[in-house]
Amino acid sequence: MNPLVVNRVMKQYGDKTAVNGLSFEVGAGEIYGLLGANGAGKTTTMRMVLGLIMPDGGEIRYNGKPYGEEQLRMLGYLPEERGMYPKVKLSEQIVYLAQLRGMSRKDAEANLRRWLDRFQVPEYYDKKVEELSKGNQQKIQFIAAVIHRPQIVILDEAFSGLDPVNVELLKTTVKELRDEGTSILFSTHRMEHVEELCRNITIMHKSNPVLQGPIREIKSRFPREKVVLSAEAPIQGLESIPGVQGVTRTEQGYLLQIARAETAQDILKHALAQGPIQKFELLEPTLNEIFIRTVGERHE
Ligand SMILES: Nc1ncnc2c1ncn2[C@@H]1O[C@H](COP(=O)(O)OP(=O)(O)OP(=O)(O)O)[C@@H](O)[C@H]1O
Repeated sequence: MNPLVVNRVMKQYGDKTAVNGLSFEVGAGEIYGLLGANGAGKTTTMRMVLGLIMPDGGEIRYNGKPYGEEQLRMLGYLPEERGMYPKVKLSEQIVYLAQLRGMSRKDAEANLRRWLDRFQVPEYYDKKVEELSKGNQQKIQFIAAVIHRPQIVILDEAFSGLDPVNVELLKTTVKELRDEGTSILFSTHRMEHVEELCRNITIMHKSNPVLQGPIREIKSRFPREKVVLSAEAPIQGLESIPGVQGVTRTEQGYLLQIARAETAQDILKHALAQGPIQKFELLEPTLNEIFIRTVGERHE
């Protein structure tokens, strides 16, 4: 049984449907991507999983049980809108939050010190939140989400506002939580992070789940329409190969847009007839392209 099971949940606000029959499961040691354009219903879904709002239909199960006090303790949340008290010492806030989720004061303090060491900012323990930069406040809020060792963690735009070094640091931390068996529900508009971190995803659009499954399998459903080609000498006449829709010169060689995968073989033959090839690859679509295509088509 998976730690988090969302089964056909619905949520209405008046006559507006925010989430319409969404189902997915997050396994132990899995990072699950919840994606969608603005207003698709992601935040509403996360709020239902957190027990902040109740679904109007369907159910959510935590280790097979419905939401209750025990489940509150199992959950950790990094909201997109950060909300810590600027004038209060961050250790006071975080230790308090950890206690609300069932941790003893002593354990919470020790855990917080460990996390601050881990993030190489032990001196923050006694600082007020307003004394930290925005990015560092974000790291602290991340600690607040995981300090009580929740089994299910919900991360909403976890890396926004962070510099590249801190993005790597938090990414590594998220992967470690996964490897320790945490179930992570991960929502973002940054598709490259999803490609790197998530095995399974749901793309929502206007309250409906429109694409679901393992990223590998989703990608295989979309045609490969790009060829990367490089050779020692310039290749003539690529534009005139039937099926080639566009040719772009890049630093490394050529990027060709094709309509059908078979055209790739014709490109290869054409190029080889002119000399040795250094690189030839039929690219699979990126998740970004899949997202734009899926959501974009439905917009129209
Ligand atoms: N409290 C509310 N009252 C009325 N409508 C709401 C409420 N919360 C959300 N909605 C509506 O429900 C729909 C889904 O909103 P939601 O915030 O879940 O989307 P989202 O996918 O998180 O979007 P974003 O990427 O912009 O954060 C939207 O049409 C939104 O206007």
